[in-house]
Amino acid sequence: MDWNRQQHSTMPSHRYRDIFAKVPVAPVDREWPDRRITTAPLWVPVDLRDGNQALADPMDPERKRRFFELMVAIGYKEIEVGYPSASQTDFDFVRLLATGDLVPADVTVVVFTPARPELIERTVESIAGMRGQVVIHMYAATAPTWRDVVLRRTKDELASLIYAGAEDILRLAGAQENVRFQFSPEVFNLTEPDFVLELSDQLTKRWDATPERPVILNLPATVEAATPNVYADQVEYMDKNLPRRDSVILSVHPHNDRGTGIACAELAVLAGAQRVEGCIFGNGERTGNVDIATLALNLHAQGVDPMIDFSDIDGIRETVEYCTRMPIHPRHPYVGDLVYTAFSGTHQDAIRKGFAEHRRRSSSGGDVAWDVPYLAIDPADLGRGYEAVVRVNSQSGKGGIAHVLETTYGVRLSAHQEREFARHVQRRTDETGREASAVELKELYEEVFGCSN
Ligand SMILES: CC(=O)SCCNC(=O)CCNC(=O)[C@H](O)C(C)(C)COP(=O)(O)OP(=O)(O)OC[C@H]1O[C@@H](n2cnc3c(N)ncnc32)[C@H](O)[C@@H]1OP(=O)(O)O
Ligand SMILES: CC(C)C(=O)C(=O)O
Repeated sequence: MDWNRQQHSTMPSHRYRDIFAKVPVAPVDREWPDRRITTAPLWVPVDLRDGNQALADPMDPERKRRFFELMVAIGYKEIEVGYPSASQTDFDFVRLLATGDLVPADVTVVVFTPARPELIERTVESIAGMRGQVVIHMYAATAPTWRDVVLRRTKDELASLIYAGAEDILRLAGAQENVRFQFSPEVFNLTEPDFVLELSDQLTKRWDATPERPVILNLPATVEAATPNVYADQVEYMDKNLPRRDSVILSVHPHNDRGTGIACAELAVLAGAQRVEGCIFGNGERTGNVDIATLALNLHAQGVDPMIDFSDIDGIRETVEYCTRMPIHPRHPYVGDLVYTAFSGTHQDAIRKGFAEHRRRSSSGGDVAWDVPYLAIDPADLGRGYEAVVRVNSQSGKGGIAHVLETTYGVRLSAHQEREFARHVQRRTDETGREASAVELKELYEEVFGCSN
């Protein structure tokens, strides 16, 4: 039988080419597939710059400050604070950080600039008087389409523009011992790898990179363009071939156009990235920057210290939603309203039994390993309660219904009652087509069994 009779769809897919037709992907004797992540990379939130530039209403000074204070409070040690030459608001915010006492001594601030002399000058002006560590982050698009169409420069002309920018930065800020330098070849993932190596070689030479004063080379997947294994190969190629490798901090900056930003970042870390830029909960241009809260909590869920304190995830979420004026999706990993909730009967049954087993193992004291079915982590780690773990509708079963009555009201049903009551709940939720709240379950219980506990 010809089960797949459709020969082609009507989608105009022939207009697109895969990454291998666009840019050489250098062969690498890849080691990343066999590695494991055992420590957190340096997380660098770019919410106040890349996240901010993607908002319809950019953050006002009060929102920027609140977001910055949140990031400091939960443990970020390097924070991109803005694009000071973009707007007076951005400039003033950096001045506030430079002149006030909002930046703890162990926190580095990053300021972002294109390779344009007047904008570099304004950027350096913004950091005057900054006492702590500062990174001046210069970027220029290096991928062929951007070179040809946007910047209209040959490779050599573009390289000259970048070196001129690097020299401007060095001249204006190089003498300040607290200042380090960063370069991003924008759309790294679509740039010829050897061009990136050449730029990095020249920049680390000009900026006099040393292990004590390393240069950050940041490799953006500005627009995701391939499966994450390709990005990992591209990063590993850089890791293995960069000149002055011990004087370079290899950083990545994935976006999420294909929905694989998280995978790109994780594989990039396996491939040698030491630093990851992204936004908390994944705000950012188009489909967003990579979500560095999910990345950190993925490590937590594997037993690796994420180095960021998410123990009040709903407080963090409230601030992020306030500052970005954007809601978080109910299915968003770790933080969404529904991500620790089961409506379906067999999942509820498994969770109920898993909780009972967890209680049994915990009764002898101490921390026991978390192994509750369907719950990747203990919601209590993030400050969540257990009330929402089981919710009841027509997809639910006796185990879940009994769990809600027991945990909310201390009502324990016999095995026979569980079966009988589930039939009533099923009928009711089928009739209404809605979820039954704990209160409604209790009322129905009293109706059915004619008693109140
Ligand atoms: C991938 C990223 O996230 S990159 C960051 C993007 N973020 C932003 O753009 C937010 C802030 N930007 C701004 O406020 C403005 O764009 C400014 C102030 C920086 C510049 O504004 P304008 O001077 O009006 O220029 P405009 O925004 O049109 O930029 C285009 C010009 O910059 C040039 N350019 C773009 N990127 C770079 C770069 N990295 N280095 C040097 N020049 C650049 C373009 O070639 C173009 O030059 P042309 O006019 O000679 O063709
Ligand atoms: C220039 C870099 C850091 C960037 O924001 C991007 O490429 O998305």
